[in-house]
Amino acid sequence: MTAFRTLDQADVQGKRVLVRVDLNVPMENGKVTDATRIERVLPTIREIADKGGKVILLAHFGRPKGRDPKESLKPVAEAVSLHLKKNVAFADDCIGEVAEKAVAALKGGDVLLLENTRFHAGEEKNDPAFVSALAKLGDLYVNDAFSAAHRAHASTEGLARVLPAYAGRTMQQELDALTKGLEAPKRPVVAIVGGAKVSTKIDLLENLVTKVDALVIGGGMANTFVHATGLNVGKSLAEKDLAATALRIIEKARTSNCAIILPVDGVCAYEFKAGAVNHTYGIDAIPEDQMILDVGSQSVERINAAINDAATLVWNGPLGAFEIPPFDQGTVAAARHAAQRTKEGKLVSVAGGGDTVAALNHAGVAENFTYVSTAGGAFLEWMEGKALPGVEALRA
Ligand SMILES: Nc1ncnc2c1ncn2[C@@H]1O[C@H](COP(=O)(O)OP(=O)(O)OP(=O)(O)O)[C@@H](O)[C@H]1O
Ligand SMILES: O=C(O)[C@H](O)COP(=O)(O)O
Repeated sequence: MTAFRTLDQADVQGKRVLVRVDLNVPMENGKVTDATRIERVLPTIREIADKGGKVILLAHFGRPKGRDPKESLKPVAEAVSLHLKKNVAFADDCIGEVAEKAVAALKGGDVLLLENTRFHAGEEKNDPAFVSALAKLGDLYVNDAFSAAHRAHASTEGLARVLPAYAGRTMQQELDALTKGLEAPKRPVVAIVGGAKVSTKIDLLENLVTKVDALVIGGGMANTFVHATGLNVGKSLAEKDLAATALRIIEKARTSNCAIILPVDGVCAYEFKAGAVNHTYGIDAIPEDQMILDVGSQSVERINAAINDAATLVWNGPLGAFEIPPFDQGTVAAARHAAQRTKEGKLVSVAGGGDTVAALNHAGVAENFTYVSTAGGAFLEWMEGKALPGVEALRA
C-alpha cells in the first residue's frame, strides 16, 4: 500500500471531501437486506468526520438508464445513517444547484450522500464535463470503493485525475488482504463463479482459467454455458448470444489444464418466487417451461469434492437465487462446506461480491472464511492480474 496516498497524508480539517463509496447493496422492498458494504465504509467516514472534514459521499446504485426512482439512493442514506449513528443528509442530485446547495450547508463533521451518480450518462462515460461538475463540489477526493475500482467512471477514476486523491481505509484494507492472501496462492486453486452478471463477467473467465486449477460455474452464469453445450435451459436466466464466448472459455480451460465443473442437475420452478413449486431435473432434461433457480444435490456433491481438492478457494457469485428459499440450498451447502474446511485449516477461502457476502451471511459462515471482500467483479479482475483503473489513478 505504500504506493498510494492514504488518509494519513490528507489534511481534511474543514475541507469538502468527496468520498467514493460502494453502496450498491442488496435491497428488497426498499430495505437494505445486507449491510456489509455500508459497515465497511464506516471507518473512513468516521475518520474524516472526526477530523473535522465535510464528508460528501458519492455512489452508484444498480445500472439505471437515466433517472429511475427505483434506483434512488435515498433509502440507502437512511441505512447509512442508522449504521453510522449520525444524521446523513441526502441531495436529490449529485451535480448542479441541488448538490451545490447541500454541500454549502455542510459544517465540519457533517455527512451528506448525493443521489446515484449513474443517473447521469457522464458517469459511465467518464465525461470530463461531468467530472468537472463533481469536482466543483470538493477540495479532496478519497476513493474507498475497491469493489467499483474496475470501472473507469467519473466518480471512480476521473475525479482522481483532477483533485488531490487518496485511498480510503477500506480500499487500503482490501488491497492489503487480497495481496497477502492471493498473490502467491497455495495450489490447487479452485474458483467458483456464479451469480447473474453474465455479460460483464464472462470475458474475464477466459483469463481466469489460465490462473486457476479448476473453475466451478454455477448460478445464471452456468445456464449460459449449459446452453452453449447444446442443452436446453428452458426459461432460465441465460445470455444465449454469449454461447460462442462460453465455448471459447471451455476450450481455453482445456488447453490450460483447468477443469471446468458445470452443474449436472438443476432445481427448477415455473416462476422466480420464494417457495415456488420446484423439482430437480438432470441438466440434460430441463423442461422448456421452467427455469433453473439452483444447482441440484448431485452438483453440490461435485462442487464440494472440488472444494476438498483445493488448497485455495476464490468465490464470486451465488450458485442459485439464494434470496428466495428453497433456492438457497446449493449456495448454503457449498458455503458451509468451504467454511468447515477452512476451520479445519485445510483451505484458504476468499470470497467477494455484494450478493456473495449476503449469501455467506445468510449461510451463517462469513466469519469462517479466511477473507471476505466487498468486491465481486473487481475482485475477479484483480485475480486475473488486471490493473484496476480506480486503483491505478490513486498511485502516488
Ligand atoms: N439460476 C439463477 N437464476 C436467476 N438468478 C440467479 C441464479 N443464480 C444466481 N442468481 C442471482 O445472482 C445474483 C447475484 O449475482 P452477482 O453477479 O450480482 O453477484 P455478486 O456477488 O453481487 O457480485 P458483484 O458484487 O460483482 O455484483 C443474486 O441476486 C441471485 O439471485
Ligand atoms: O456490485 C458491484 O460489483 C459493484 O458495485 C460494481 O457494480 P457494476 O457491476 O454495476 O459496475
